Amino acid sequence: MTIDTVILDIEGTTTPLTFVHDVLFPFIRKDLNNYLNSYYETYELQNDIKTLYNLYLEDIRDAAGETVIDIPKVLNPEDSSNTKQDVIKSVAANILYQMDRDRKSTALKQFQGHMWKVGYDSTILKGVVYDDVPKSFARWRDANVKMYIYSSGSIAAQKLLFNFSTHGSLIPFLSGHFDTTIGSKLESSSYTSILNAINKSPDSCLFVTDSIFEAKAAYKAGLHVCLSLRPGNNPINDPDFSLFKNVSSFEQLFDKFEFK
Ligand SMILES: CSCCC(=O)C(=O)COP(=O)(O)O
Ligand SMILES: [Mg+2]
Repeated sequence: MTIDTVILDIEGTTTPLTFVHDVLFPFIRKDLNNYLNSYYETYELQNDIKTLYNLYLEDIRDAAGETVIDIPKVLNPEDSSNTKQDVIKSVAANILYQMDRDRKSTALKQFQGHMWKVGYDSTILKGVVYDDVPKSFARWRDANVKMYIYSSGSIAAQKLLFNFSTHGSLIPFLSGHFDTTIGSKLESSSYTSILNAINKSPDSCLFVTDSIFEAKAAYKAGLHVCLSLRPGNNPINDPDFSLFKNVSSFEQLFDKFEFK
């Protein structure tokens, strides 16, 4: 069956790993304390802190019984005995702990997206996409192929990256965005939920990702899958590597798959 829908990962697929690890993540680390202090009273940050606090409670519940629980404690922002500075200190330590492990928790990703907004709004940040991305978006649009994003980055963060991209706003090309609120990218049920949300059958959809684990999950859900082997991506050493087609540029997708 021909493909009429593409679902794209961001990091390592539309966007270099270096942009995420050398620009976006350092932006958070550098300005974290300042941001937490400046925006502490906002509804958005209070909500992010509550979400991080709830994740911390889940983490310690899941870790119960293990000898070492080294996850930095997030103080309850709703407990009036915790001062603003104590809560901020605890939140900063927890965020850095998660970032050190490149954890893809929804709570962390939601927070990062809100903080990056400040960087994009002030034009310090510009979303980097590979040169072949806007060209391929235009080809797919002209062929009536729908494009969606599925990334661990929050939907807000995805929209910022594509709206303020180095190639101008790419948002008009995109029919929708999915993040981990629909489920982990490692679970095949998440891909089924996306297909249900966009009312598509798996055999008409192509998922492109740099992660062999995500590739396997999407494949299990019945989607066509292609591995993105961008220069600088982490090497894939997995016995199932040969199950999948691979590309180093989106332009190669047009030779390897049949779009409608
Ligand atoms: C706008 S996404 C920023 C990058 C990020 O935080 C991330 O986790 C990307 O993960 P992906 O699923 O796109 O590989
Ligand atoms: Mg990726």
